Amino acid sequence: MTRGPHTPDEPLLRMRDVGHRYGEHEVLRDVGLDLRPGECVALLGDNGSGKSTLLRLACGREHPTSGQVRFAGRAVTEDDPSVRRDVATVMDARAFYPDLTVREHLMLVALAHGGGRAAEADVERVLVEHGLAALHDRLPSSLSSGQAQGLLLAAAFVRPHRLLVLDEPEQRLDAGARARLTDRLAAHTAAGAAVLLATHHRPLAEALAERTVVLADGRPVGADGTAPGDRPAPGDRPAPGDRPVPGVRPDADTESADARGDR
Ligand SMILES: Nc1ncnc2c1ncn2[C@@H]1O[C@H](COP(=O)(O)OP(=O)(O)OP(=O)(O)O)[C@@H](O)[C@H]1O
Repeated sequence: MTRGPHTPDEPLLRMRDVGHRYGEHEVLRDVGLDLRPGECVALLGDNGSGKSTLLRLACGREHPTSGQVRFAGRAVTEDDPSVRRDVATVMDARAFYPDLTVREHLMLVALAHGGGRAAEADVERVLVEHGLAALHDRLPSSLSSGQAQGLLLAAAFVRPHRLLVLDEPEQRLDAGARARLTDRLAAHTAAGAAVLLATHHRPLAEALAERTVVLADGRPVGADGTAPGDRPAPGDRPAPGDRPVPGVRPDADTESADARGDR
């Protein structure tokens, strides 16, 4: 197991020569990806091209059969505490407690991730930001699929994080909810969070991502530098952390992983 200090020179997330197989089926090959605080990288590609697998490797849900994944200066390993502490995810699982309301779900997540006394205010904020205020006392069984997706997204935003990993976050959202999500993600990267997302919605990638990586049969093809559109040049964007946003952990680049320990 490789562990080392997270130097400012090393990206928050670093994937090198990553490959993955399910049995004989090679689903990822030769993937390299760097992600720094305040950056957004979007994965595009056809069904089955390997996007979700790459996201699972990035957040330690699975481990590559070759190559290396590092987060905050240390190799991502089984149940890595830094990954669990600092990476918020919205992936495929849709599990809710049937007897907890929307607000109670968000309080549970905020408190479990150390939200403390700020938890209540944080929950009120994400309820509004994710269009859930009017649904705060509803049970999951009464939510539409888009509203349930909104709750999963709100739960990722309400907990402290340095990296957001989102698998097709736009799914089931209407145009208004997609616009709110785009705004929230832009605010989060401006506040210093990193975002890695897989999407079939190219406008979302173009609105947010510094870089897009296109996967085809598990290989990066045609990865480009900058997403098209009217996005400001990097020099014109606020430096990460210039705009504090509740929930975004300040970048801890200057604090070594060893110094932080496993808290
Ligand atoms: N647990 C698994 N066991 C075996 N094969 C798997 C497993 N998970 C994914 N695969 C296979 O790996 C390949 C990549 O799947 P993955 O879900 O990463 O693609 P994707 O790009 O996210 O697709 P989509 O756009 O449909 O979500 C597919 O061929 C899929 O069938």
